[in-house]
Amino acid sequence: MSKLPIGLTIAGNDPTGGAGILADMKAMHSREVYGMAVITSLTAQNTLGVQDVFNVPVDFIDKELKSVFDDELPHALKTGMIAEADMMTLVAKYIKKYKIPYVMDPVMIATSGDRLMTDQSMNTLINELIPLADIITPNLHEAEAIAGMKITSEEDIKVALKIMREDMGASNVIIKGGHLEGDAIDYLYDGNDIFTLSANRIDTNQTHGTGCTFSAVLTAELAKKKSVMEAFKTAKAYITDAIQNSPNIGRGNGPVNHFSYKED
Ligand SMILES: Nc1ncnc2c1ncn2[C@@H]1O[C@H](COP(=O)(O)OP(=O)(O)OP(=O)(O)O)[C@@H](O)[C@H]1O
Ligand SMILES: Cc1ncc(CO)c(N)n1
Repeated sequence: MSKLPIGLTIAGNDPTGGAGILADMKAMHSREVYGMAVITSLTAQNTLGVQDVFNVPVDFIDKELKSVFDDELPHALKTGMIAEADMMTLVAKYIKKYKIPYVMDPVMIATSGDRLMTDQSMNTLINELIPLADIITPNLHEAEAIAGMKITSEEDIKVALKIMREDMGASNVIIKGGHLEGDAIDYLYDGNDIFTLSANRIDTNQTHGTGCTFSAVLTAELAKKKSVMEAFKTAKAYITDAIQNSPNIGRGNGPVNHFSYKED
């Protein structure tokens, strides 16, 4: 029996460590959660963009998942980049079987604008993964693609939140306002209320992997048995601090800082 909370990420690798499983590991480690990672795709990527993608064959992802689950059950898991529909179906099978708190980050496009999920996978993401999720964390563009509507106002955000919970079956939905104008406001809908957390927008391009980091902190907090609301507050405080103190690595959209966040 593990003496530490364990978080599992099922996601892609960014060799420069700003996004994907490496960002997830850094965030979980910093939140004092033991991290495990099942890799779905290798990307050749840096702060300037994605140069290439190699998808791990589905039968090998199956072996990775089996190795993890046959040995020790994680206390919470997240998914990030899952490029193709058959990978999603496989992952859904494990989540259904083991019923572990699940955070789904619907990664579709990198900060650089490069595509990380095929268009044909959208129906599978909606039908097979979203209904299993305790929290889904779309950014504005992902929320538009999933809910099938344009989002230009707070009213639109509220409609999209409700579509993703009431119609699609996610238990909690967080729409991240990182790509809106003005303050960085995130919206959580838990079926009863809509809660918002706001931070001053930091004027920077050092936002590579912010979404991965945010959902990894949520996962770490759920692994520690924190409530969704507590996890939301911690993830927001962590990412704001991590962007503010970004280490200025690389020549493009640089990564965030996983050393600087200290709890009050
Ligand atoms: N410039 C900023 N200043 C303050 N907070 C920000 C900024 N950009 C993003 N955030 C916050 O970072 C978190 C991640 O949001 P974002 O919308 O950037 O996710 P994402 O687009 O999925 O990330 P990624 O770039 O990894 O794909 C949210 O809490 C958001 O409000
Ligand atoms: C591997 C990977 N996952 C997620 C993202 C989204 O930031 C990215 N750029 N790369």
